[in-house]
Amino acid sequence: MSPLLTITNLNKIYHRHQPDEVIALRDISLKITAGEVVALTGPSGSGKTTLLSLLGCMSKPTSGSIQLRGRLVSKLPERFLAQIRRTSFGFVFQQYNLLRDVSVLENVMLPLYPSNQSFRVMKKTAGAVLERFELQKMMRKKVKQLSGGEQQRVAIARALVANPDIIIADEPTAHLDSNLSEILLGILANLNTEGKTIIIATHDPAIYQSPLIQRRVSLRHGEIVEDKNQ
Ligand SMILES: Nc1ncnc2c1ncn2[C@@H]1O[C@H](COP(=O)(O)OP(=O)(O)OP(=O)(O)O)[C@@H](O)[C@H]1O
Repeated sequence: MSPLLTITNLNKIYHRHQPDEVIALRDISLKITAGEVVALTGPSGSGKTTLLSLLGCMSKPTSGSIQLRGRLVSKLPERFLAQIRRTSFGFVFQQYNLLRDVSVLENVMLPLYPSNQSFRVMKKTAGAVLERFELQKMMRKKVKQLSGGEQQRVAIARALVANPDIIIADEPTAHLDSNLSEILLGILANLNTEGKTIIIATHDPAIYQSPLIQRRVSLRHGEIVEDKNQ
């Protein structure tokens, strides 16, 4: 099967040629196939978030290439990248990145706005996703009124509302207790059964040792030190 995402000889340097230059990723090559569930692990500062942001077309490499479904995306201008992010990726961040003073429903509708659908259709789509995560009763509440676990579910609902093929999650269990982590793993497992590709950066053994994870890529100092199926 041809790879969904291919990165080749990727380097990422922050503050290049400045005294505080950081080489965050060194010569990374990786192929991810559609339907895979991959955990990116490694100590703090090893480059996990940087790699996720490159895989998710959120930033550009200093050198090297990124291909999505065979299309070279690493050199595309931002307006094309924004469209690719909207249509192909769902992002779940550690800090949720939700609008705290805005309702749950509006937060989840947000990724649909650029699609130019009518408000009624967007509301229906968002409502269906909220129902799936048992959040329909709180859809009028402001995000700041919810617990951490509820906010995490809203963040996942928002990541999925535009039906992306690829889910990118950065430390998704950082603020969850073990019970909620289990629920999250169940949600991710269901999504994978539907064919979604999932890439998760995590320190959490409950995630990277779970049967959901098919492959573990370990980073140290910006390099891949291990890449194994499990
Ligand atoms: N925007 C930035 N500007 C400068 N340096 C950065 C930036 N983002 C990350 N870095 C540096 O790049 C290196 C890799 O950081 P990254 O956040 O990718 O690691 P990580 O493995 O995700 O860490 P953590 O587990 O703590 O989130 C670190 O040395 C970090 O300080």
